[in-house]
Amino acid sequence: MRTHLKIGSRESALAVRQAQIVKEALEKASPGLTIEIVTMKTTGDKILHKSLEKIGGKGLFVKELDRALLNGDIDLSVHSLKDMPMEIPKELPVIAYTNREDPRDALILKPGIQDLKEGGIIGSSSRRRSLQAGKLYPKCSFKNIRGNVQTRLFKLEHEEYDATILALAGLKRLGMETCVSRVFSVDEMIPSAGQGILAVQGRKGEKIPGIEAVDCSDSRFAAKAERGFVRYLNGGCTSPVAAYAETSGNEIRIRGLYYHEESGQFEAGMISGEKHKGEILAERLARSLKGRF
Ligand SMILES: NCc1[nH]cc(CCC(=O)O)c1CC(=O)O
Repeated sequence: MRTHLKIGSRESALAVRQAQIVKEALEKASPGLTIEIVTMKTTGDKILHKSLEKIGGKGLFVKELDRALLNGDIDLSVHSLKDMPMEIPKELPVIAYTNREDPRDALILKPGIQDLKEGGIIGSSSRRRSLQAGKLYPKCSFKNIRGNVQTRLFKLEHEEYDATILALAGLKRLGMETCVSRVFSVDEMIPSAGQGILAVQGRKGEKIPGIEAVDCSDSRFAAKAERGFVRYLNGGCTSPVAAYAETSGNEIRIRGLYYHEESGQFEAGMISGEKHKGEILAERLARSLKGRF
């Protein structure tokens, strides 16, 4: 059995913190194992002036790490599940889905501002967020904001934004949740598929000591259902779909949002049933929401 492993991570503070969470859990579960974190700049992190949709989508955040994993430079990689593309290479399976951090989105106001006023500008590059927040703040407008969590908070303070929306999970992991003014319920703002879950990717057939301690079966059920919903709607890169699944005992409850490109409208809905049938249920929900147009 290996006694030293390398975990690959993107360079952002959040990515490194997430890799540390997995490192600590593995080292705790497997005494004698030492883990080193290796950071890498991905194409998605380098190109900040263009929208993700224009430069090729989520794959740009994992490509370099996938290559490092394939050629043995690293042994594992840790990603936010929501940033992972729909197609994951067969040789590099997700071997663990972590216990989910708070999946909700949160509003952060510009320092010094107490309230979002009429005409306020909300920084968000996610159409999933701007569509749903548009219903909550119909008198506000939305302006793109890109970059990692710290960059966005810097831009919020220094550029022409009154507020921004970020995942609570990331802020909590960074110990920054005190900047939050409002947490949206999962009904007000259905999260992005996978939000709050970390995916640990490894090489096919390779055993990682202690990995069972990192894996959470309810996160796995949720991941399958949420990604099943997105896959059915083919919303992988550019379409503002949202999906959130909650398990309780043997049940799963799935919320989903379907965006109709032609009309610019969206429909949200919910379905529940046995958690082993999550993917089928998710597909049924997707089909029924699509059928409303
Ligand atoms: N796209 C960046 C990203 N990817 C995952 C998270 C949050 C952490 C998570 O979902 O586990 C964030 C930041 C954000 O959306 O605010």
